[in-house]
Amino acid sequence: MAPKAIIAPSILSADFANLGHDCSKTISQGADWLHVDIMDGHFVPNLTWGPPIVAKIRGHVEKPTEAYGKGTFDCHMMIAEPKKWVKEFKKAGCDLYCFHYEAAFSTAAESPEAKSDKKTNPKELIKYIHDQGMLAGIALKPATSVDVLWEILESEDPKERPDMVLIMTVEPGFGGQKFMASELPKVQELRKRYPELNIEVDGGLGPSTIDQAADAGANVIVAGSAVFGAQDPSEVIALLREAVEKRNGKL
Ligand SMILES: O=C(CO)[C@@H](O)[C@H](O)COP(=O)(O)O
Repeated sequence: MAPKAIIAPSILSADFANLGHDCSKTISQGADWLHVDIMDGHFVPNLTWGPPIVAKIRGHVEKPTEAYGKGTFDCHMMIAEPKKWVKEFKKAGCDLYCFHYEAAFSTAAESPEAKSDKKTNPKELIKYIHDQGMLAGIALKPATSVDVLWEILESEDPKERPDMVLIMTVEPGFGGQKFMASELPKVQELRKRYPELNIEVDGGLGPSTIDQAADAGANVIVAGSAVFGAQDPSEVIALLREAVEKRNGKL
């Protein structure tokens, strides 16, 4: 069965002075999840926020009552040391911890319990995230081949398999960039092999690009400027959802 459409506005385009209000508003306008962009100024050349702000936003958005449910905080960790922050973000109210494949092999200092092994294996990190009670996602930058994922998705231990794959359709770091259609073959290949996998796309998504992404097989749609910059965000959210549902044959 094709996975359901999930619309996750990126709060990078929200009004930072009214973050709590903007986050609860976008959920009431029809969004399923909130895409929370965490940037450390090192893995990407931009800085956003850490656990205290995520915890504050959580106070404005009800926790989902089931896995993948409405109000899920989909934390996109654009950080060099993803393992180090797992517990902190769980405490702050994160539901889905999506780290970058490229960072999982970082040799930077890790959390105390991981100090002995210099490199974090993505499969171990996924298991660690699951053990902390969150869903786990793995993200790929445009330069990374989708082929690195097969071994991870085929892991014998289900706890080592991701709940979602994020294919970046821009270079991570900033909102408002041009959609890279060149990334869609990765989505097509993933969808062909894994009909039920949650496949997220992020960057440059909006009314003019959604059909291509939905046709390729993406079902989790991140959109920042297209949603928060719209005159009627609920209309854009509905349009994004409709494109995915059409592809799923539900319309
Ligand atoms: O992760 C990122 C950028 O690194 C994204 O989540 C962007 O924030 C999406 O913004 P738009 O391209 O939709 O404006």
